[in-house]
Amino acid sequence: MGNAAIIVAAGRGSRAGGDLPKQWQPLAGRRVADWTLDAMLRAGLSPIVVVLHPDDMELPLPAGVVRVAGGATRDASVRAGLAALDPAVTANVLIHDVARPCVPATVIAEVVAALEAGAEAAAPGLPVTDALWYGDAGHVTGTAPRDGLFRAQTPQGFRLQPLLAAHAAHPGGAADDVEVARAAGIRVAITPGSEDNLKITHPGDFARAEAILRGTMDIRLGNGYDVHAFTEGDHVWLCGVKIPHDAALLGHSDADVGMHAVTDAIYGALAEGDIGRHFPPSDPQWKGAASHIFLEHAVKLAAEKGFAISNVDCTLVCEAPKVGPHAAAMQARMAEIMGLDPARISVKATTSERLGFTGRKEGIASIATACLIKA
Ligand SMILES: Nc1ccn([C@@H]2O[C@H](COP(=O)(O)OP(=O)(O)OP(=O)(O)O)[C@@H](O)[C@H]2O)c(=O)n1
Ligand SMILES: C[C@](O)(CO)[C@H](O)COP(=O)(O)O
Repeated sequence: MGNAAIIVAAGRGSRAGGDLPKQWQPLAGRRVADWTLDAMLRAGLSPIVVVLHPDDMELPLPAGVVRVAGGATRDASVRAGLAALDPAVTANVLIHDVARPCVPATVIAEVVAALEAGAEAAAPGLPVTDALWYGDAGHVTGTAPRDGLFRAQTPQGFRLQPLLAAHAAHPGGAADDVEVARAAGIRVAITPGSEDNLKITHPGDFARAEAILRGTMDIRLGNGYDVHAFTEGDHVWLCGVKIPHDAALLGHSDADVGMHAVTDAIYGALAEGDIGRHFPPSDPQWKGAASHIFLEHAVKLAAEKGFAISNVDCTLVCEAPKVGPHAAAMQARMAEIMGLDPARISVKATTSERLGFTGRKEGIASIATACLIKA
C-alpha cells in the first residue's frame, strides 16, 4: 500500500495574468508545472495523478504520470483525481496545488511522516505573524486576533478511503481538502509549512518563485565521451535503436556508443565516475549487456540524489551509418528509458570530414552533455 499524489492543475489562473494559464507559464527555465511535478516525483509518491483542464490533456508531461480531466471548481477537480486512484493499492493521498512549484522536500516529507505515524490527516500551515485588520475603502476599520490562526498550504495528506467518503458527502465549494475532511469529522494534524511554499496567484508571484528556485537550485553539467571500433557484423546499436549496417561495433556490452556517452554524462554531472566504475568490464555478467541497463542505473542514481535530468544532448561522430533517419526513434527510445519528454533529448550526428579514425570508418565516437537540476 503506497502514498499517491494528486496535483490539481485544471484552473485557468485568471488572477495571474499572462497569455497562458499560470501552470504552463515559464519559471526559471521550465514550466511552473514541471517544477511542481519534479518535487512530487522526487518525494517518491506513486502514482502521480495530474488533473488537467480538458483543453490541456495533450500537453507534454513526464512519462508515467496519470492524466485526468478536471472540473469547474478545485473540489470537483480533486474528486476527479481521487476517482483515478485504486484503494486496493493506495493507503494515503497527498493533494497539491500545481501553483506551488517551490514546495520544499521537507514540507512533503513531514506530511508523509505524520500519516505514517498514525495521523488521520496532515497538512502544512504557517502561524500568522502579522497583525490582522479589517479594511474598507482604503482604511482600517477594525482588528482581528491572530492567535491560533494559520495560513493553509499544500500538499494536504489523507487516508484515501475516509477522504473518498468525505468528498462524496460534501456539498461542494470548499477552499481545500482540509475543509472537506473536517466536515466529515476527520482530525487534521498541522505540519510545518514554509515561506518558500508560496502559491503563485498574482503576476508578482512569478518573480518571487523564480528567486526562490534560483536560490536553492543546484545545477550540474556533465560530459561523456565514448568510442567503439567496427568489427564484422550486420548492424549497430545507437542510442537504443538497432540500425542495419555493413559492420558491427565491438564492445564488452552491446557497444551502444551513443547511450554510453549519455550515461557517462549523467554520471559525470553527479561526480560518480563512469560506466566502467558501476559495471566493470572485468565482470562477465555485463558481457553483451543491453546498454539501457547502464542508462537506467544512472537515471536512478540521479533521482536518488535528488536531481531531475533537465536535458541531454548527444552527438554521434561517424561517416556511416546515416543517423538522421533514425534520430527521432533514438530520441523516443532514450526518452522512454529516462522517463523524460522526448523534447528534452537531442540526438544529432556529424562526420569528421573523412579525417581520423571516424573518417576512415574504423569506428564511431560519441560525445554527450547532460544538465541535472536539484531544486
Ligand atoms: N477548476 C479548478 C480550479 C482550480 N484548480 C487548481 O487548484 C489550485 C489552486 O487554485 P488557484 O490558485 O485558485 O488556481 P486557479 O483557479 O487556476 O486561479 P484563479 O482563481 O486565479 O483563476 C490550482 O493548482 C488550480 O490549477 C483545479 O484543479 N480545478
Ligand atoms: C488549497 C489552498 O492552496 C490552501 O491555501 C488554497 O485554498 C487554494 O487556492 P484558492 O486561491 O483558495 O483557490
